[in-house]
Amino acid sequence: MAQIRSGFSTPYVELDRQAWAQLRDTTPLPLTEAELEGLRGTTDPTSLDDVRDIYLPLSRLLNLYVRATRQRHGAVRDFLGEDDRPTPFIIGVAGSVAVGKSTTARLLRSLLAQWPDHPNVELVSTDNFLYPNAVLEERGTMNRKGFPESYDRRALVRFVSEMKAGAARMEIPVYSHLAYDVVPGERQTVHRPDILILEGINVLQPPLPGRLAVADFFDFSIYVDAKVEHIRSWYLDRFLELRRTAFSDPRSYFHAMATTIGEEEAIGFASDVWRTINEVNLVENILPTRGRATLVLYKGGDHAVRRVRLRKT
Ligand SMILES: Nc1ncnc2c1ncn2[C@@H]1O[C@H](COP(=O)(O)OP(=O)(O)O)[C@@H](O)[C@H]1O
Ligand SMILES: CC(C)(COP(=O)(O)O)[C@@H](O)C(=O)NCCC(=O)O
Repeated sequence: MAQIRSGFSTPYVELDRQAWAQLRDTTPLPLTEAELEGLRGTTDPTSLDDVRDIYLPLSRLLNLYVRATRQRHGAVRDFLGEDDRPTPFIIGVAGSVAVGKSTTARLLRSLLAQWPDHPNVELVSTDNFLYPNAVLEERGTMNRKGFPESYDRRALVRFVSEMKAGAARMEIPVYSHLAYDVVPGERQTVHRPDILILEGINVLQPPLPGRLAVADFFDFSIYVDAKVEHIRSWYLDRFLELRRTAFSDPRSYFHAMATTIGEEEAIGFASDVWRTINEVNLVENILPTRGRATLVLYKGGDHAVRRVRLRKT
């Protein structure tokens, strides 16, 4: 089977894994198993087969997009009589908590940096723009972390628009999953890359009336999708794995989960966090943005991508 057909005209094409994999053409596989191991998130089983079948065609498509976008920018500069000024190609990576966005984003970073025409690829997560816990607590919204209003959207849009305008370097805050909070006083410097990947659950949110949203500056966007019940089980598996690893660090916000709290109670806690925060956010805010993505990766219960939907025009 190749293209999955529907009965009416559509600007989208949906391909099964096999048909998509063929679009890799001659793109080489520049990753070893050991390098892939360093890019995979906790409990994410993405394999070299997945890299070959899914991410190499995507890397090839993105390379074509970058070249075409540069040509278009050149045309506008010629029209304005302006000098050449580099501006990053911006890719958004959206999807639920625990769906595997960060693995997708890190893999793309590594593969895209192999192309000689765009070797500098920066990756930024929107969690750096979450309000600190103290602010969320003061507003009574600690249980809304990850919802659109929990981010400093003005600062996020300013960052992306200045990068798009060609800013040579920008400083942004730093979020720590270990501390479960923004790190006071710490800053990350982002130098102007050839490609900027912005990864976060809400990057495809439409703008508030009269405002801009980060997605207004994207040249390409990817939504990582899977059934809610699969993502829930990935979230719980990861929580239990983190309980065995990261949470045993005394600096971890969830340290008690690895010490005084038993496994059954920890599972109950994680299930509640999923049901009352992450699933609500997925259904109310994240899933409704899927239709806005240039490309959707549909994962099966084993994390492997089964189908790809691409917006053609
Ligand atoms: N409480 C936590 N402690 C340590 N690391 C975490 C915690 N929660 C999430 N992470 C890590 O943060 C990264 C981003 O997670 P998340 O936002 O859920 O997105 P995704 O699973 O789609 O990449 C993942 O690599 C995950 O392993
Ligand atoms: C930090 C997150 C909101 C993800 O943010 P993102 O990187 O997508 O901007 C998420 O990992 C999170 O902590 N959610 C809150 C509920 C929970 O503890 O899972």
